[in-house]
Amino acid sequence: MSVRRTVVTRYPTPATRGSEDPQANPVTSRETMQAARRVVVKIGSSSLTTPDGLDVAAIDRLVDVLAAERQKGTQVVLVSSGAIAAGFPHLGLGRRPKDTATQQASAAVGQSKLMAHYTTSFGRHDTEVAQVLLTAEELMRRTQYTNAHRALSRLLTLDVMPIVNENDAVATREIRFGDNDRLAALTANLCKADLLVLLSDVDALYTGHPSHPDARRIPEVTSDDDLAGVDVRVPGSAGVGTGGMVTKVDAAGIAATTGIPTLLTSAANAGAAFAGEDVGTWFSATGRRRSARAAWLGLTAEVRGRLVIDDGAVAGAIDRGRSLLAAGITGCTGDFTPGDVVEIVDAHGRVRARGLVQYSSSQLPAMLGRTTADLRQDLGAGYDGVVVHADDWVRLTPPQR
Ligand SMILES: Nc1ncnc2c1ncn2[C@@H]1O[C@H](COP(=O)(O)OP(=O)(O)O)[C@@H](O)[C@H]1O
Ligand SMILES: N[C@@H](CCC(=O)OP(=O)(O)O)C(=O)O
Repeated sequence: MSVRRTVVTRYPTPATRGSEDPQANPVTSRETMQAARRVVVKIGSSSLTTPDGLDVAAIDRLVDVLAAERQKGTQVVLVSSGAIAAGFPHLGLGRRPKDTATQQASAAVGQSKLMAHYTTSFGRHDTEVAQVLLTAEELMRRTQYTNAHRALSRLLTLDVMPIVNENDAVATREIRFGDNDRLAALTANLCKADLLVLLSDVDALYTGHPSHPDARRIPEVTSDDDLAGVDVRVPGSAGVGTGGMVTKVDAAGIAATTGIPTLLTSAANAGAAFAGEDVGTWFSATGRRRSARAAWLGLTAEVRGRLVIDDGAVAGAIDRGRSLLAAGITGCTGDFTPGDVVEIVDAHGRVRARGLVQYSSSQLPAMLGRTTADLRQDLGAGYDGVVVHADDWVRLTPPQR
């Protein structure tokens, strides 16, 4: 089976942050790479560890590359995996644990070893590091999302090197990133990065598993068509990463639709990539850049319910960026209160938007399909008919099932 992943891009790469129309200012991918002023770099477990624990030489090489970028004035946020892989050998375990409790214990041991070495290694470049541990659950809440955004921004202005990982010791099985690729894409949004760099043990995305003799490097992904027939199913052989290529392609898709290009390559190629050489796979940005609020709404917020809308509401509200009125809503499910995030679904079951609802799940059913004039009789003359205000929803492109 081949896969078509979620990267949807029809355009060349937008030049820099703030480019509204991706076609307005096309530049080559390598120029974008060098022009980026704020970069999120993610490195996977397989590139940081050996079966015995931390690979300190590999970490030092990465740190040297990132320090050189910082020296040029680029702000860098590192998303580093490796806590579990660095920890389990010290617990006398021969392989990566599968149960949650032992993973948590391994991560708790490994995370401190990881940070200890990053501190030493960046210290060679007189650079302060900061540990930022995030959970998916926290990023789903507006307040915590804003706090994380503020903390990362402040660290960057203080010239500190933030090193982000999932808070594996407390993350619950049900709600977690698991792999760090998605966390990296969300972090890129969180700190408004110009570029996401995913470093792995493989130098690029290939048409099939790299060990396959027919597999060819894919230098650039500019549209969904470039991913047709690409096989990403086989996991890495190191046995310590969790996501494999599937989560990297998905993460690049998240970044692309929120206006952030991604370069995927190996840790060994990191220096060459930053030097603008033609290495790895470049995923062009597609969608427009979003505010942190819109990114939160569209990507991470906890969804508490669903509103089903008719074709008229799709044309009148979603397509034209207007408020969603009760008259266009045909159904609702979930348990929500005013201010919660709901999905806005069309008659074909496609999620078209996410927004903040103004009524609770107990109030809304009685309002469905009713005109504003009709509802004013029940709710008073001040009632404006708005269920989701135009400023409070974000379109999902492409629509999701
Ligand atoms: N189409 C593909 N192109 C490149 N690598 C692939 C592909 N399909 C599967 N892989 C595997 O994905 C691995 C990278 O994923 P993973 O081990 O999770 O890395 P990391 O620990 O860096 O996140 C590669 O080592 C490779 O074996
Ligand atoms: N947060 C986890 C990351 C898990 C993991 O293996 O991620 P990755 O190597 O990026 O596929 C850790 O630090 O061990």
